[in-house]
Amino acid sequence: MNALATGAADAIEIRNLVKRFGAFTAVKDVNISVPAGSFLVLVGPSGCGKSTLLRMLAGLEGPSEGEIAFVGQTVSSGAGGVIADAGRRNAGLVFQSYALWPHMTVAGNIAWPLKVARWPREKRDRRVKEVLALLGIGALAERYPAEISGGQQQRVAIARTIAPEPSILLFDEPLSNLDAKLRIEMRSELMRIHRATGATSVYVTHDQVEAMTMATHVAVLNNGRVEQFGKPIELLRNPATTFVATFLGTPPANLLPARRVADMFVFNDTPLTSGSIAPGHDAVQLLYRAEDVSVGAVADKPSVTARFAEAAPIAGRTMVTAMLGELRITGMAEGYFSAMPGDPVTLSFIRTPDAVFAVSGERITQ
Ligand SMILES: Nc1ncnc2c1ncn2[C@@H]1O[C@H](COP(=O)(O)OP(=O)(O)OP(=O)(O)O)[C@@H](O)[C@H]1O
Repeated sequence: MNALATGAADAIEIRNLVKRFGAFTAVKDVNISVPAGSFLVLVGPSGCGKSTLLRMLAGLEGPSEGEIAFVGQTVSSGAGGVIADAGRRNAGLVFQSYALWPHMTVAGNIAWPLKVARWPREKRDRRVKEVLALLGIGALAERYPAEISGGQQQRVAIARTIAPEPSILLFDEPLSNLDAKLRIEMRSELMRIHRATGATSVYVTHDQVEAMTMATHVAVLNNGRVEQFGKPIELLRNPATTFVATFLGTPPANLLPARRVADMFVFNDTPLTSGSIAPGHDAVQLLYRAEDVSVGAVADKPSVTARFAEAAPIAGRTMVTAMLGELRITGMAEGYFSAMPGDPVTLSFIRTPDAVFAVSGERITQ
């Protein structure tokens, strides 16, 4: 249900947000609203403005234009600057570096923000025990940061952030210092913590897998702009631009440039699909997912011959990548498949692509 339907304000509303650093605009007219309890992931390549946006949500940076409201209260605006500062917006921030106090025990680190907020001792002790248990680090309570591992330090940092019960949690690539196995474990942990606390969360990452597994809402950022905002499955099924189509999903979708010849769209001299799919366009980009491209000739399906590059077995099938000039095309082979680099590979396509985009990158088909 949206805010209008319930009459309640969204937990986070970002309106026409702009951030300039001198002549450079890092965040360009961003509009996002999410209801309470959402897990919003901001995802995009390095330098797209994710951290700048998160820092504005945290109150560490003021916007140049636009507004941020938490539950209907404006906390920052271009006109007013940072109206509620970082300490007064009921938001907790978790960074990639843990920044624990080295001279305090784990329990002492977690208790610290509660002390600052003048929680009475008994209530404080109870809450520290609670979050130690929630993060599964009760046994480490009396250790010092130097005596625990990186993964454990990150848990302590998260425990310290959630201890004061913020209604909004902000995460800036919190798992990027952990090894691959620990990252996957911590992903599930963070989702469990999100459910347990109910805090509206905003999570910055450049890792699209992290985005797709954790998010209730995703904003894909590119060059300071939101390319697309929505539920992960909507973005995956109906990407609005070629950027979103190729940024999300594993493996990335194939985009084939095609031009109109008579009543067909032709790719690399192969007529792939009917020209009626994009009336009025002479050149398009056709999106085929890896599962829509079969390795080997298939009766009645158009095909091209490419050069084998690599193969990866996945769940009893093989994901095969081949090169056609500079273009990488990924398809699926039944069972196990291998070849020598450069060997010819036939790739067959379904008759109707998953989506059609203009040369500019905007989606044409619905
Ligand atoms: N204080 C600043 N002064 C000038 N430019 C800045 C400042 N902070 C960020 N930028 C620029 O704004 C752009 C966005 O930076 P930001 O850190 O938000 O990107 P990001 O998407 O978080 O990247 P990464 O994933 O690499 O951390 C970059 O081009 C960066 O150089």
